[in-house]
Amino acid sequence: MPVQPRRAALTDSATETVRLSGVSFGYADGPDVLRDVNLILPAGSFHFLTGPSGAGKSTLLKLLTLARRPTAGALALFGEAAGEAPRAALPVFRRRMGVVFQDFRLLDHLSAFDNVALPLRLAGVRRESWAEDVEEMLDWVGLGERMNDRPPTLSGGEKQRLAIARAVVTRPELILADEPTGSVDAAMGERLLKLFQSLNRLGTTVLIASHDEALAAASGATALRLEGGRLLGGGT
Ligand SMILES: Nc1ncnc2c1ncn2[C@@H]1O[C@H](COP(=O)(O)OP(=O)(O)OP(=O)(O)O)[C@@H](O)[C@H]1O
Repeated sequence: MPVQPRRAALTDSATETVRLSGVSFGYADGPDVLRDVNLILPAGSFHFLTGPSGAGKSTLLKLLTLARRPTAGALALFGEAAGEAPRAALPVFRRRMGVVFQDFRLLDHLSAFDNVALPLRLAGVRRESWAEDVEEMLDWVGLGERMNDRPPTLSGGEKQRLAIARAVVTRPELILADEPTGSVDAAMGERLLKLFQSLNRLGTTVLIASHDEALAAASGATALRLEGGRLLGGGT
């Protein structure tokens, strides 16, 4: 397992990584797709977010990545108000999270290695201190032999694994993953779950949105369920 703690993931000021209080959200002039959601993710917790297609799982993750803002209610991240934070403050929150997007969002002109290295480069970390980590992370997701290849030459499942390696390589305090095993087979899904579990054991808060009820059950994580924009079970 290549993941070692880079720094303590928990701070005294943030025993709750996520707190949503009465959060609702609707796109443009449409109806609310999230309704009065109350949710606390304690620091170091591991949750699966399940629910039928269209229930609002991706939308909830978009609020947590600050890509969208609640239309009602309050959102706090790492113990700080985030829902109405000025645009200039958003990178500070985002640097503390690793996000696996449903559509991967890889950079096609960069190699697999450089895609994974990008968040470390952007954080200004010297290459000597991370080059080996990047290789180990690529090995862990089964892409050690593909590190010089670019995303357009990878299969859907390989792209997904690359997106996961990029999201976790900085050992963020919070991992948000949208269907991170949707394009891989069951054995790889279990391997990726182990990676998230290992990071969680080191203190990282993990939230995985997934249709895969079997994987959610096998994970031993707390299950949250969204239906029609309402959170059932596990919320507060
Ligand atoms: N950009 C958008 N503009 C308008 N409506 C949207 C937009 N994105 C999602 N929706 C709507 O919001 C609702 C929730 O969608 P969301 O993608 O959050 O569901 P989901 O639970 O993630 O679904 P899936 O499991 O299929 O990915 C759906 O009714 C969807 O049509």
